[in-house]
Amino acid sequence: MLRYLTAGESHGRALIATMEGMPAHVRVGAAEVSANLARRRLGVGRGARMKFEADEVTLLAGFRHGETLGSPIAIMVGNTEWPKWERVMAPEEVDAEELAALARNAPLTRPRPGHADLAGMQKYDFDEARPILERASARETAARVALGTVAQAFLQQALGIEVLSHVVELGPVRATRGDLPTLGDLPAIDADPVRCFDADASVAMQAEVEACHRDGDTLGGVVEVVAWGLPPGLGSHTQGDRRLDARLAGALMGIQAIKGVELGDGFELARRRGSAAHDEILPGERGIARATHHAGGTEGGMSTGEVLRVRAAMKPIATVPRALRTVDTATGEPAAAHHQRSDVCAVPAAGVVAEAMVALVLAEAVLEKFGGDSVAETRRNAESYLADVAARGLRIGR
Ligand SMILES: Cc1cc2nc3c(=O)[nH]c(=O)nc-3n(C[C@H](O)[C@H](O)[C@H](O)COP(=O)(O)O)c2cc1C
Ligand SMILES: C=C(O[C@@H]1CC(C(=O)O)=C[C@@H](OP(=O)(O)O)[C@H]1O)C(=O)O
Repeated sequence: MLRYLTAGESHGRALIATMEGMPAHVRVGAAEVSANLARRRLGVGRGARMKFEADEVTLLAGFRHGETLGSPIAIMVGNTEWPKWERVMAPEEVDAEELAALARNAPLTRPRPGHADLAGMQKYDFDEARPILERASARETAARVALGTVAQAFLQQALGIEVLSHVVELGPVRATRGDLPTLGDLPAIDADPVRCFDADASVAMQAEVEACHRDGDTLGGVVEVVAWGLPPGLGSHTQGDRRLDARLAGALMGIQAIKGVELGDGFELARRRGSAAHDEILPGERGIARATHHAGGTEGGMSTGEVLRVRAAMKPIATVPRALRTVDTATGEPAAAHHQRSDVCAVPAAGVVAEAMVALVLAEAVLEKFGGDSVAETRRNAESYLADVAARGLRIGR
């Protein structure tokens, strides 16, 4: 069983990510984790914080000589801005007078519509939003991307599975390019200012971010995660919570600001007739093939062996510079929601986080199906299963 947790506040000393159940001999190190974290900072529309702050990666446990040990993993992502926040976020008690004199510690009593501020103050018995937003913040996704890097390395080394993401919609602009990107396209996607695979759409998306910035507004969008090389049979039809599609949806919905998830053609399938919605099964030259790819790589809650395609919709950033109406909870009077510098659009970054979440779900499903305490054992078990599927005349192949 693969289990993981994160801890840490947005302006705290560090984020911590722990994971248990990752097999031994996954070749991955701090350099790969740092490189993936750098990808999470990409994209136009990110706030100033992404430029002046750095993610300091320390592999605390579970690694030796560039490989995982099979023991619990602990990764620390240090916050280089900590010295500025040391008093505001100090774990120990701080003198009330000192705190009151700190501008950074001004009570946040004008909760932002669309953020966790108000519901969190109600639920956790706080009179201001700082203790809530510190953990609600998507800074936490750095810890998940750190773990996702290990999961991605495992999937690639054990089964040759490759997981990548790109932005397919940003505000009203849609990418129309029909072909799916492969891992070879990832450098170009990451080099694009909005992480879009469609060059024409990218130009329009960038213009939309700039216009939004000028207008003091924020933007959302849709990211797509693509996974190549899945074997058939990950997940199961036998219980709702074992379905791979349900687990992917839950993991993606667990990302801050994600409000919709669709597998394959998703909502569009509901508007079609069955004859135009399903992927007909045909004899291919090397095995069983599909005429189309509407399902997105799962049927009956199991991977089909076709490419996995899952989309996540991100709402616009809640901290709108042209501040939205709220109530000052200290006075009960109408007010403008509090605003500090913030992202205008974080859809390109959300794609990198979505990639990590999909990799974690797939790694868990692979270990459930094939087991293995080492990468080689997982690989052997998967190869034996695939050989058996082929021997029964059920191999996937075009
Ligand atoms: C990568 C990423 C960056 C984000 N940056 C911001 C931001 O700068 N300002 C903001 O208000 N919300 C930002 N969000 C969204 C909030 O974290 C999110 O809306 C908030 O936690 C409330 O959760 P909910 O939107 O799921 O209800 C970001 C989300 C992601 C995934
Ligand atoms: C720090 C990150 O994103 C933050 C996510 C976030 C939010 O509300 O989600 C708000 C902003 O931070 P602040 O709390 O300083 O306004 C973003 O910069 C990060 O992604 O590393």
